Amino acid sequence: MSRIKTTFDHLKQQGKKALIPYITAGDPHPDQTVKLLHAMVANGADMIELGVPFSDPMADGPVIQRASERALVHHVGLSRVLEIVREFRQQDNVTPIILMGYANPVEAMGQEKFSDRAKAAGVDGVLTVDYPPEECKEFTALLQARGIDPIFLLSPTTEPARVEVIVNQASGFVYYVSLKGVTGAKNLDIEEVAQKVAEIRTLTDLPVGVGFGVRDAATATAVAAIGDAVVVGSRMVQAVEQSNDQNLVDNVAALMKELRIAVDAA
Ligand SMILES: O=P(O)(O)OC[C@@H](O)[C@@H](O)c1c[nH]c2ccccc12
Repeated sequence: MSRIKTTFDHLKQQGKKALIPYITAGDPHPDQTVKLLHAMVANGADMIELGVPFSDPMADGPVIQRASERALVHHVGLSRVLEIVREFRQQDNVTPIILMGYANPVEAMGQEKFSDRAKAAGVDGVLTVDYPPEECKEFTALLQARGIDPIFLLSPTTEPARVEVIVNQASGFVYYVSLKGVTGAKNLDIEEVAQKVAEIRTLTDLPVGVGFGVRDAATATAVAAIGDAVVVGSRMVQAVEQSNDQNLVDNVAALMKELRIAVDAA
């Protein structure tokens, strides 16, 4: 069974929702990423969404764009990210890692080679923002043949008919993007999220993760009451950005703890 499914099943038995922090691999420096991943797990992360730095991250707002820039200064590309996952796996064989990235680096490596290397490194899920689900059936098949879950985004404007097509291709969970626009946006409408997630649940039994715009404890609690998982990206990356070498791990750990309490309060 996949680590993602095992994790969701486990949480369900405990009556808990999943907390999924996002950070960009290699930010602020590639030598710090594995340490940050373990610190997030030790302080309440159930799974981790790990971003592959990219020069033109069009789905990302300024905070996560800057994270990519910081990582690219150190030439952190897809191969290095996979090495980071492999290193993380030496001490954690339980926590799912979802790679989040853009199609370009995957294409450059080749879909099949990427799928093999991701599997070997210990990747559990892959979210490729700019592959339209309808056009990446082969890639989806390559991933699933290796037990890696393809994660797809559903947005407020995804029509039910298309939701159905997408969820039938997905495994692990589906990711509901609670806002139009880029990562790091504000003012999420809880009522709208609840309504849309309820609609998605009529079309699939997969767990529904919710992300975009969760930047404080109160929002995390509200979103955890609706979805099966809460994704927090820009707020995590902001904590990285505002830290120095001395307090980086402590600051990220403290934020993680606060979000864990908020999610468990749902
Ligand atoms: O930053 P936010 O608003 O907390 O949203 C999560 C998000 O950052 C993370 O899931 C993510 C980072 N880059 C993405 C690109 C597309 C979809 C999702 C993402």
